Amino acid sequence: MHIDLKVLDERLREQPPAYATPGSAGLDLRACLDAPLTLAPNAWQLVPTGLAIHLADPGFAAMILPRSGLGHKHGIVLGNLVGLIDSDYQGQLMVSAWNRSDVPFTIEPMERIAQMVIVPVVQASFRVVNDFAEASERGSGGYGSTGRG
Ligand SMILES: O=c1ccn([C@H]2C[C@H](O)[C@@H](COP(=O)(O)OP(=O)(O)OP(=O)(O)O)O2)c(=O)[nH]1
Ligand SMILES: [Mg+2]
Repeated sequence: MHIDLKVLDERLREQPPAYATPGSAGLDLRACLDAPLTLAPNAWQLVPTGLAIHLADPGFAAMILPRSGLGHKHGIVLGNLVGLIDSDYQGQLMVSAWNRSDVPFTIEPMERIAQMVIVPVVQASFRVVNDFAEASERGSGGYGSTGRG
């Protein structure tokens, strides 16, 4: 699949977005900062990525996810937990970097801070009904109704 991409930060011309391995699902996003950014414990800040994409097709979206190493070892995750990029969004991709740890963390300029996955999307149309045609086995059971473990 081809996606139109604008490079908004010239530094990315030397480090264009690329899948790290042939099987990678995610494309790492870099922090296009002019200076190191220190996030205090529990602080979060919007970080520019220097990229804009236009998916154009409503059958696709992009999701921004934490990198597992940064998230697990350093507590650097996303202030919105997951970023969802609409197919009609044309602005700069932004990462809400949240330091959920109890020690400061410094993001270096051009460091890979998050990753983006392109995903298929179904835009449903809804038919309003008073009752569902069939009763399912689950019904309205949830929140652990099938037991724990
Ligand atoms: O981590 C993110 C999340 C969103 N976006 C951009 C792309 C997305 O298409 C747009 C709107 O995101 P969303 O719909 O999640 O936010 P909203 O609070 O509902 O804003 P809006 O009213 O503009 O839809 O913001 C990012 O760049 N990074
Ligand atoms: Mg929205």
